[in-house]
Amino acid sequence: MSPSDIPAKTFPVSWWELHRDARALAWRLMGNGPYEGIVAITRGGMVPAAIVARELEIRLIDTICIASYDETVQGELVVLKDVQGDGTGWLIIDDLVDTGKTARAVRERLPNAHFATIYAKPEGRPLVDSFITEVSQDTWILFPWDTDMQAVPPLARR
Ligand SMILES: O=P(O)(O)OC[C@H]1O[C@H](OP(=O)(O)OP(=O)(O)O)[C@H](O)[C@@H]1O
Ligand SMILES: O=c1[nH]c(=O)c2nc[nH]c2[nH]1
Ligand SMILES: [Mg+2]
Repeated sequence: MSPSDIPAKTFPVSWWELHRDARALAWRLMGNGPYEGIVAITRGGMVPAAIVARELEIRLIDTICIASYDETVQGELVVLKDVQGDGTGWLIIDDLVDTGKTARAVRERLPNAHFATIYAKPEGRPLVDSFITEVSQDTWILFPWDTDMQAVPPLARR
C-alpha cells in the first residue's frame, strides 16, 4: 500500500493495543456464552479470534474466507470458503466493520450467530452485536500486521 492510498485520517493500532482491545471484547462476550465455537472471518478476524478463543477457552474454530478490499478500495465481495449451519451457539469474530458489506454477507449465512468485532465505523455498527471501539467513517484503521515503524513528517506538512 503506498502512503497516498491511505486516507488522511488514520487510527494506528499497536500489537499491545490490539491485544488489550481483543481482551476487552472477550470480557464483553463472557456474559453471552457459552459458545460452541468461533467462526473467524479471514484474514483480519483471525488474530482477534485467537485472542478471544484463548480468553474464553474455546477450542473449536472455523473460518469463513472472504475478500473484498484491494488495499483501501472495496470491490466485489468474494466468498472463498463458506461455513455450514445457521450459526446457532456460534460466535463470529472480525477485526472491524466498516461499510457492513462483509458483516451483512456473513450474517445472511449464519443468522443465529453472535457477531463481534473489535472496531466499528458508523455505517456498519448496526450489523454487529458487540464491539469495543467506534471510529469515524472517514478514518482508516491501521492494524499492526499491515504497518511498520517509520519516520513521518509533521501533521502540518502532510
Ligand atoms: O464492513 P466492510 O466495508 O465490508 O469492511 C470490513 C472488512 O474489510 C476487511 O477485510 P478485507 O476484505 O480487506 O480482507 P482481509 O481481512 O483479508 O484484510 C476487514 O477485515 C473486514 O473483514
Ligand atoms: O486495515 C483496514 N482498515 C480499515 O479501516 C478498513 N476498512 C475496511 N477494511 C479495512 N482494513
Ligand atoms: Mg476482513
